[in-house]
Amino acid sequence: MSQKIDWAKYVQQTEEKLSNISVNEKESEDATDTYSPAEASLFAKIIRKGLVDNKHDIDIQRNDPNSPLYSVKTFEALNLKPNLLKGVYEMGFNTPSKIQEAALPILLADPPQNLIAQSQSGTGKTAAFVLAMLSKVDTSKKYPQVLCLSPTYELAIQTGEAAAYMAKFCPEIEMKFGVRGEELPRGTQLTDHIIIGTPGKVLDWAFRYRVFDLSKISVFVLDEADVMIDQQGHQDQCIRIHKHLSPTCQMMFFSATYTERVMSFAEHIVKNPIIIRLKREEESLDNIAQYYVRCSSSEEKYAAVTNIYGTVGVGQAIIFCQTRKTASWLAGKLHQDGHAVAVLTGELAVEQRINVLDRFREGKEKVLITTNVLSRGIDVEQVTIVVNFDLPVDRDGEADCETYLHRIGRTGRFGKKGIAINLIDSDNAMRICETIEKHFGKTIKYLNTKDCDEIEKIGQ
Ligand SMILES: Nc1ncnc2c1ncn2[C@@H]1O[C@H](COP(=O)(O)OP(=O)(O)OP(=O)(O)O)[C@@H](O)[C@H]1O
Repeated sequence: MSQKIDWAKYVQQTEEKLSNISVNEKESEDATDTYSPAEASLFAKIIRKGLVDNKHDIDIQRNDPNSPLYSVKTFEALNLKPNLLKGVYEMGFNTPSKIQEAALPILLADPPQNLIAQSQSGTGKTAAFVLAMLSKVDTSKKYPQVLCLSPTYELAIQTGEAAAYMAKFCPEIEMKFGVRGEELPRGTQLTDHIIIGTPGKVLDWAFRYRVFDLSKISVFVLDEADVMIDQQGHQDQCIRIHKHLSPTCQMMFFSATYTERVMSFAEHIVKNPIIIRLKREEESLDNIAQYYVRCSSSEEKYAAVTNIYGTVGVGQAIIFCQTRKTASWLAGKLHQDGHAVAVLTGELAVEQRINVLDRFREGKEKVLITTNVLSRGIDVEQVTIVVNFDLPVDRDGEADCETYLHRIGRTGRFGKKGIAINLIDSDNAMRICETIEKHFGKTIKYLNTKDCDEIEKIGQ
């Protein structure tokens, strides 16, 4: 039986805690690295050329009414501004996905409706809220009206780039990145309509530099909303921002995952929300085949990675490590063995981080090794395999099912086929794997990476 929580007390306690927090605190984009004990997890994405071109599969999924990509309506039916519609088509989007079709009429409704939405990884949530953000701007007013928060620097940049692309034919809409490195002189008053950023920088701008007025924000978007309001995530900062918003501000919360506790907290802080929610068994996508591999040591895990890499004919790979140390170790070894690898962890300077990601997107590096800092939201279309070098665990060392889902969701984007491989090096890791399997009700099959034929089969 679930325990009843006194949310009013909970919020009050959070607010009391907030009075002791300095806005000068460490930037939040590092939080995934800093807060999560599962920082030490490995996320490997290995790209196999043969699996990349899967438009056909997308069409099949779209014809299936049970697919989250299924859509019957058109973007025209959403009554978007003509120049925005042009931008949508320019992005190559012909029909809205299921979440776009369901969320956009709610988000664009007059009077504004608050929304808490859940939809699987890679199903087009970003375009849904970005379109709503762009539609809601009143360009005759020269101040920030829309605020969109992301948990990491990379994700804020990715969302901003998607917004800029979509607003290609709306030059009157001005946007500003509120992320580390974007310095503003004291006394600046922002005239941009939209701020897309991370909570730490936005707090700094709102309270320390006062470059914009939070009470004038009329649309507030939380991407990866669950981690943003979870105690182990960015809750302190987000609640502080949320507290200063006008009561009439429209709230848009999006994520692929919400635990029960986080969902009831979201319902508590969002007034009269419309909720779009998935059943547990719908959370993980069927287009991502999941496997586990038994290994007895790090060295054996490394051998498994190279066997997969060699056999599946990998074009590119990203590897997610539990710790920065493991990431460096793995990168060094792969590098020694002649693989083109890149590493992205929270300790890099932000310009380096974005540079690494850009190079990977362009296919300049074969392997990208990272920590949980890249587990959410990052959209690299070509990724077809995710390898969890270690399974994600929470602070208590128990299975972190949400992080698992986000990690494997870096593959199988928008209906493409994907493969997730979990490297298991202990009985405890096996237990965690079984917990994850049970949680989502999806089989994680055994894979023998010493058997080349077997590995070859998974890529077919
Ligand atoms: N209607 C559409 N038609 C075609 N492609 C689309 C459409 N909507 C989104 N996409 C593409 O699908 C991909 C995944 O979308 P997006 O990144 O928004 O997923 P998401 O649901 O936010 O995933 P995550 O939970 O991982 O953040 C992107 O490359 C995006 O350009």
